[in-house]
Amino acid sequence: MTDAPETATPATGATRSGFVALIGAPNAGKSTLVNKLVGAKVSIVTHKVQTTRAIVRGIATHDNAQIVFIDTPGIFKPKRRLDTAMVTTAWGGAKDADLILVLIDAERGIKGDAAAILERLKDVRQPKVLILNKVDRVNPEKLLNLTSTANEAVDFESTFMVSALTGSGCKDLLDFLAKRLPEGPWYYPEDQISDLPMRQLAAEITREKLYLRLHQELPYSSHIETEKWEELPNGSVRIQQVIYVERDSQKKIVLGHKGETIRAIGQASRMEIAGILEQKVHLFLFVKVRENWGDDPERYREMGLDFPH
Ligand SMILES: Nc1nc2c(ncn2[C@@H]2O[C@H](COP(=O)(O)OP(=O)(O)OP(=O)(O)O)[C@@H](O)[C@H]2O)c(=O)[nH]1
Repeated sequence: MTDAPETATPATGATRSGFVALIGAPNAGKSTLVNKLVGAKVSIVTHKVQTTRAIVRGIATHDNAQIVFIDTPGIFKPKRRLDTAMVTTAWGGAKDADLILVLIDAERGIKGDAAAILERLKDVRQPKVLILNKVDRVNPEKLLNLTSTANEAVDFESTFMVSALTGSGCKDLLDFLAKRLPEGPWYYPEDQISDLPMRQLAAEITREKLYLRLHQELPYSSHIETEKWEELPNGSVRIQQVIYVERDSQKKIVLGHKGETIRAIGQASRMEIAGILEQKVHLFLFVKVRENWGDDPERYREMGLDFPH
């Protein structure tokens, strides 16, 4: 399934390393793929689009290579200021990479945002690899058609067909990347899987639970910050987070009847954070109204985005 170029096998002991960016339309499966390749949950995944706001790195060590994944926000046509910041960040992430993986949702095919991405990639000079994802949902004939359409549009050096969900094709992709990256020292210690600070990852996890729970009711007008992180003498950790919403009506939705909704969100988030930390977690969630946070430069900095003027 691959047509990997000939790469010199490194001498015994030589290490390889590099940055690999994932670019794709919202919901193409970028976060799912990074998590699968890294073997742990480093980037939050939901069925809703535009889940990934800032760049999250996952680090995989495979053979003698360290592969640093740059997971970007989905690329789409920006409508609001936050959209513009996310899309700019995504393309910025691609420019810093040694190699770009272009993810296409094979079930959706090449249209809309995916077609626009291929068009824009023509001007990007980094080597590009096509990844057709969600092959568990598509017949082989459609995959071949997509492969040829995409390769006519952009000069891809290889094509992989994977299912980020089942893991099918992922080992081939890792093998390829491990050989493809340049020789060089590793960037991170061997056991590190992400450079996302734990406070931020914990906020992302709560955001995921909020989205999963509230579906359409609270589109993208919420933002979560971890305000306090206190290691307690008994080995547990006390975490305080604030969910910022734009309107009082949204605050009521997040709280739910007698606080039921926020309790459920808190419980799901606490369990997941505790699983990652392997530590007992006390999670305290607060909801605050902060009008127009979407226009506040400070919020963008916290999310690792540049503020678009
Ligand atoms: N059937 C199937 N579903 C998948 C596969 N990969 C991802 N998904 C699903 O597709 C949805 C979107 O996945 P994400 O990983 O959040 O997509 P993303 O590209 O990171 O999305 P954004 O953060 O919005 O840019 C989730 O419901 C995943 O479970 C796959 O290989 N097969």
